[in-house]
Parts: sequence; C-alpha cells; structure tokens
Amino acid sequence: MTAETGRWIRNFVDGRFVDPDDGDGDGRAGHRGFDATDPATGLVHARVHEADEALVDRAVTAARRALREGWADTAVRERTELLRRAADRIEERFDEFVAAEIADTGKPVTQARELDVARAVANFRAFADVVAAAGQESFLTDLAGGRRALNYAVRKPLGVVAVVVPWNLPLLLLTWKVAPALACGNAVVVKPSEETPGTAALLAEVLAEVGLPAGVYNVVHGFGGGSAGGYLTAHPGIDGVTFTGSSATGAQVMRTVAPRVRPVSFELGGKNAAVVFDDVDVDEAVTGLSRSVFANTGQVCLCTERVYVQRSVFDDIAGGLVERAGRLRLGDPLSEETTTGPLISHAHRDKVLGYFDLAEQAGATVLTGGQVPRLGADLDGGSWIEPTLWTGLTNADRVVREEIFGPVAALIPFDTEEEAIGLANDTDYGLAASVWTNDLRRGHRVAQAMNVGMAWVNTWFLRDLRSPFGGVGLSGLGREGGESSLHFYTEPTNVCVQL
Ligand SMILES: NC(=O)C1=CN([C@@H]2O[C@H](COP(=O)(O)OP(=O)(O)OC[C@H]3O[C@@H](n4cnc5c(N)ncnc54)[C@H](O)[C@@H]3O)[C@@H](O)[C@H]2O)C=CC1
Ligand SMILES: O=C(O)/C=C/C=C(\O)C(=O)O
Repeated sequence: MTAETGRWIRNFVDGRFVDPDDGDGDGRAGHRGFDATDPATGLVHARVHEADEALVDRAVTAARRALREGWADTAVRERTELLRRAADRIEERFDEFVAAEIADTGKPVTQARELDVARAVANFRAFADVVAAAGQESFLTDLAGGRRALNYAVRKPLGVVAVVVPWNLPLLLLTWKVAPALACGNAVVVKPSEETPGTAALLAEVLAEVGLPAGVYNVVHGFGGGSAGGYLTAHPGIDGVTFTGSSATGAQVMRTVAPRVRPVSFELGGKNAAVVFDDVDVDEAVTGLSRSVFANTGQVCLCTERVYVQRSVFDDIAGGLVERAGRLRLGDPLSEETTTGPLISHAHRDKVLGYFDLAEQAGATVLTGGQVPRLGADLDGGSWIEPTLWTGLTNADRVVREEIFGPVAALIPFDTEEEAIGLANDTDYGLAASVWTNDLRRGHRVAQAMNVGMAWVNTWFLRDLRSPFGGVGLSGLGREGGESSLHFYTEPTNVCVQL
C-alpha cells in the first residue's frame, strides 16, 4: 500500500488509500486535485487528491467506528507498543520520510534528517513513555464523623480529534499531535497543509504497517475554509481540534467549533524577542541568536524576529549576526553543504517581500540581505529570499509588530533591564523569548518576566518533550507536551466513593 499512485498523493480513510478515480468513494468519479510544488525549484512534483465534504465525512465516521469497535479501550501497553513500533518503522523508512519532507518544503537534507524526521521518531517514543508512566489523580476527602470519601479521576479518550497542521515543520508538528492523541486512545482525522501533503500520507503507510486498526488514523487533503480544513473543523462528529498555524486561522477555527463547544488546543504565531545583555560572550550569543533567526529560513513559530541588544555590545552583536548570515549557504536541498532552504511558496515570499518594503518605508537600514537571490539553473524558479537584518526600526513599526515568518530580524538597542523587558513584552503575541546573559540571577529574573509560554536562557529551541509547549495572547490557547498533552487528549470522569 503506498501513498502515491503515479504522481497522485492520496487521502487515507478507514485504513486504505482512496483512489482519485473513485472521487469521494461514493461511486462518483472525479479528480478534484491540486499541485504539490517543490519550493526549491517551483516545479510541480505531485498531484494531490483534494477531499470533498463527503470524503471528510467518511473519515470522521470511520474514526468514530474505530473507537466504538475497541480502539478507545485498548490496553495502554498495546498502544504504547504500537507507538514504539511506529517509531522503529519511521527509522527503517527514514530516507523516504526525508525525501518526502524535502520534496514538499525544499529544506536542507541535514535539517530534514536531524530535526524533522528525527523528531517524528522522538515524538512517538516520548509519548509512549509519558502515557506508560501516567497515573491518575486521587484524593481522600475527610468527612464529618471521621468517615472519608475516595475521589479518583478516570481519564478517557477525548474521541475523534481533528488535527490541522501547517507547512513549516510538517512531519514534526503532525507527529507532535498524532502520537499523544493515539497514545491516549483517540482516533484522528488529519488535515495536513495543502503545501506539504507528503509526509502525512507516508505516515499512513507506516501506521498501517505496524498494525494500527483501520479508521484510527485518517488523512484528508485540501485547503482551509470551503475545503477539507473547513469541512473537518465544522463536522459535528469531531470531539476536539488541535491546530497549529496562524493566529487569524486559529481564530476562524475557534468560531467554527464554538457552536458545538468543543475543546481546542491552539499553537499560533509569534513575534519572538531575544534580549541580549552586555555581559554575554559575544561569539556564543551570536551563534545561538543566528540559529534562532535563520533556522528553517525563519519559518518556525519560535524564531526570533526582534533582537534587543544592550547598547554597549550592539555593534558587536550586529556585526556578528551579519557575519553569520554571510556564512549561510542557500542552494540545492540535497547538498550536505546547504544550510538554508527557500520559503514555502511564492505567495509567502510576496508576503515577506511586502515587509521588506515596509522596512524601507519606515527608514530601516538593511545590514544584510533585502533581496531575492539569484541561485542559477533550476533554483531561480524557487521561492528563495536573502536572510535579512535591519536596524533603525522601533516597536512602533509594523515590521517589528507583525509576524513575518521569514529569515529576518530587527535589531534594536536598549539601555536598562527594565527597558528591555518592556520592549520584549510590548507585543500582542506571547509564544517564546530568549535571554542572553552570563549573570545567572538576571537570566532567571528576565526569563520569568517574559510574557510568553516558553523562555530560554542562553539557548533557543532546546526541547524536552515532557515540558509544556504553547503560547499566550495571539500565540495560542492551552499547552501540549508531556502531561499537558494527556490533559488535552483525554477527558476525566471523577468518581467519588463514600467509604
Ligand atoms: N505555527 C506558526 O506560527 C505558523 C504560522 N504561520 C503564519 O501563517 C501565515 C499563513 O500561512 P498559512 O499556511 O496560510 O497558515 P494557516 O494558519 O492558514 O494554515 C494552517 C493550516 O490550517 C488550514 N486552514 C486554513 N484555513 C482554515 C480554516 N478556515 N479552517 C480549517 N483549517 C484551515 C490550512 O489548510 C493549514 O493546514 C504565514 O505567513 C505565517 O506567518 C504559518 C504556519 C505556521
Ligand atoms: O514542538 C516543537 O518543538 C516545535 C514546534 C514548532 C511550531 O509549533 C511551529 O513552528 O509552528
């Protein structure tokens, strides 16, 4: 069973891939589809079968039936063993996942291997461990007359979970949600981004190979409103939605599910700050900062787009970052030398270029970048952009207030710790921040003062999958990771027994 037939990437419903010739599978033939484009070249690499409303309905129905037919009640050990087999099988098919991720995103092979696919494996293993170790809350309640009651909470699967994910870290983010959802006994209907359909379909093959029952994992391809994403989140048969993507779409999904009052978990955009104090080891800080600005071509929700630097080291840090930007190698994703891929699409590059214009209008100085690079041959059809750093902007500028989602940052000086905290927190977002200092007390103090879900000190994107992950404000609702995932993907029933 394979995800692709010829150049079609197919939907996966009720344990089998749906042939595009079958239309939605109800006997009506149809080839509703869209192109999957390689962002490195701009060339189409596959055709994707777009699920219509009837197919989404079949996926939700299949998920419900799988729960009813026993998946929800499987022993924890059975589920965790299945997750571990899935991790092993992804490792066995590692190169296929790397290839699919690169075809969809154009990201460098080193990153696809070391971050994206490696994290997919880690996600399955981590949530097998978390669920295996999970206990249940219980309380002994004192009553009048010396009697007691025992309260304990039994956690049950949430049910059919809609998993809607974006294009920037497609496999990493998909498995970050699917692994705990399955570990907790849920069935899922996954809607990958229209830009990156490949790995979700490949994961369907793997999960079938390791024995996941039909209907527990379903994939519907398509777009947002008026397509698979809209049909799925509006479906009355879903019991919750976990979503990663833009704040605007998160708000739309919230409106869609509101009439049925379903739980949502949202990890949304960011406009993340780094705060750099003058006691840092400049070289070390520049290494970390440069990663935080340029990783995945700036397309990680955690990436830094605002760098506040204490005035006396401002020129050193700025110079160091420019030098690091110069070391980045844009080019063939399959080359081991390439460090930096393209943006996901021409549409997204147009958005980022719009901010280049806004920066110019605001009087910014471009320290490096600011252009579309010419890379030659096939790559000039791709959606490449130069890593770009600005000075001369303030928190009042749109470039400093809005999520750009590219390899860009504004560098802004500050004088005091209090001022730096104020500048960093002056945002509607609240996802992540990093603090760079050699003063341990200051590191703790400033990190704790950040109005964000995750604050790092002298590092960035260092992940322990047991810790809570998510944001405040426009950056999201709820947390996932470790116990937080268990809480989202289950519903407790509290039992009280008078003893
Ligand atoms: N985690 C993050 O911080 C991310 C932020 N973004 C930001 O969002 C901007 C737009 O990127 P998009 O790909 O359009 O992200 P998006 O948030 O619109 O899309 C994410 C997912 O939601 C689906 N979707 C879109 N509209 C929907 C709807 N009404 N109902 C249900 N599902 C829906 C999409 O098909 C995709 O699977 C980017 O320029 C970037 O700034 C994008 C990806 C990830
Ligand atoms: O779970 C992680 O380690 C990373 C998550 C990143 C995002 O959610 C994102 O870039 O959207």
